[in-house]
Amino acid sequence: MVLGPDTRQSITELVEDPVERDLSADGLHLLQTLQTLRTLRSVSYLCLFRVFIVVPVLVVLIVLVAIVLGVLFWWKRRQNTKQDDKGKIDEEATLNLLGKSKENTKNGEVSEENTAMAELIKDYKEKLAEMSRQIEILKTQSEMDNQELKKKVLEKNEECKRLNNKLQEAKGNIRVLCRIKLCEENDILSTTKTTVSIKGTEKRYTFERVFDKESTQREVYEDIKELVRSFLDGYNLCIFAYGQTGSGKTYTMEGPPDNISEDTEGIIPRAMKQVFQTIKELKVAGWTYKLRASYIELYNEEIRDLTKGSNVQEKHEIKYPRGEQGKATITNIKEEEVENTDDALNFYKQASKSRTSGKTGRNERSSRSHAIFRVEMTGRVENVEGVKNTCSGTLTLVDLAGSEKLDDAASVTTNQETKKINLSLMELSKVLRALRKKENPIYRNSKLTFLLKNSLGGNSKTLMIVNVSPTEDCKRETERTLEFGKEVSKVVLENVPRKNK
Ligand SMILES: Nc1ncnc2c1ncn2[C@@H]1O[C@H](COP(=O)(O)OP(=O)(O)OP(=O)(O)O)[C@@H](O)[C@H]1O
Repeated sequence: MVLGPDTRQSITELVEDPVERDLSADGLHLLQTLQTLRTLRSVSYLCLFRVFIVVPVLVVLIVLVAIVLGVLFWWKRRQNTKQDDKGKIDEEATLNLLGKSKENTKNGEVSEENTAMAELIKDYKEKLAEMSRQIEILKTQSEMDNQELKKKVLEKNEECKRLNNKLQEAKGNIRVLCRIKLCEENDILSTTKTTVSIKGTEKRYTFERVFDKESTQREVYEDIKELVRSFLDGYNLCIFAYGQTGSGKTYTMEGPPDNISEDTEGIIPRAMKQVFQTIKELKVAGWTYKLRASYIELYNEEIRDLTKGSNVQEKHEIKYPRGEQGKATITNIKEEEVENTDDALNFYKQASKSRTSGKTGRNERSSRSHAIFRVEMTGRVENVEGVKNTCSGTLTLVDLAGSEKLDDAASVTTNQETKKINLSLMELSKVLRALRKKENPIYRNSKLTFLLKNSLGGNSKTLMIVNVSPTEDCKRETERTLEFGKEVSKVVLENVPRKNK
């Protein structure tokens, strides 16, 4: 009960005896004190509630909001940095392609050639996006509009082809990229987007693009997908992986030995997906393509058809229709028509099994053989006015043998077999050196160079990925591989690649 001052006064006035009055006044005073204490207690409960419950909850909420905002800010910055990096990589790659270093461009000014290349890339990408948009429209349009749209898509496609091929020609017909293997051990290499240096030495190697050890399969493929597109435009393409045993050639070309996923698959599955996706798109515009695949192995200077298993002993010869001109054919080779990505990859996987069934084990065997996966293409189209057009091309994807014994010691070894195995790589380097010096290379000295003749010179576009390992124990081979890559990247052919008719 709460007693007001008036109530207290009226109560004391009612008591007549002074002693009792004093006592009741004291009692009332005590009651008042009790009341004050009660009020204080509830106030302190309220304060405690605020200090121990409300304040911590508020603090936690503020911290959570700050974390969320921080994460959002970091993610946004990361996206921006990625875009900036991509821009920088493109710029650096462009400069490298043009044989220039950043330092050479005065005060950071971009030369006219660089601007032209950047515009070419931009133009091509815009046209490609426009073509894809029209294909999407075409897929949903009624028959009435089809002819008109089909014509537009065909025109855009021709424009894209022209621009893409101009772009690829500007990049050069022999391009070299470098990839560092993912390793946790001691790292002897330091890299930028376009250079590799060996730590503790002055040695620095420049390539069109360097993929550091953190690089993903997707990133590597992004850099070559436009080149793959020109295969359907009627060009011969050859992509090969070079490097010592265990440096990641098979990983780059095919993917890891087990559990290949969309993220880890290498160049071969990605190229097949891209080729058949593009075929599907161009079908809407009237193009039809026929593709035939083959898969062989060059082991000990002998050709083996991987589709026939490792026990079949058949003789295979490389033939050229007109002297040494035209498309190389191999006798007794099974070529299978492939109609979609699954067909092509099943064919590839099935044949790969023969490669891995060697009695010496996969690495030992694969390090001593070159695996060559070839896809031959013929395409035809009839435009709305009934005008026909055809094209043909070859896509050659090569996982080369390990390069670690490519030296003089190998040529004097008593092991005849090893000598033969290394011969092809030696000849490959000779051919590339001759091309660099603008001399006439001799292709016939090894089956590898003879078979790849059309992909190394003249009417072709070649991309080599030099694979290196960053560990101390591989230093010597890594250095040699980088030297080899440097030599090759200097190869400039006078012949501009021509489209096959
Ligand atoms: N970038 C990478 N990321 C993850 N694993 C890798 C990478 N590069 C190589 N590896 C792994 O390292 C091992 C050796 O690589 P790989 O078989 O590709 O070498 P190689 O150069 O083809 O050797 P060989 O000449 O003997 O065939 C494999 O287990 C492969 O999965």
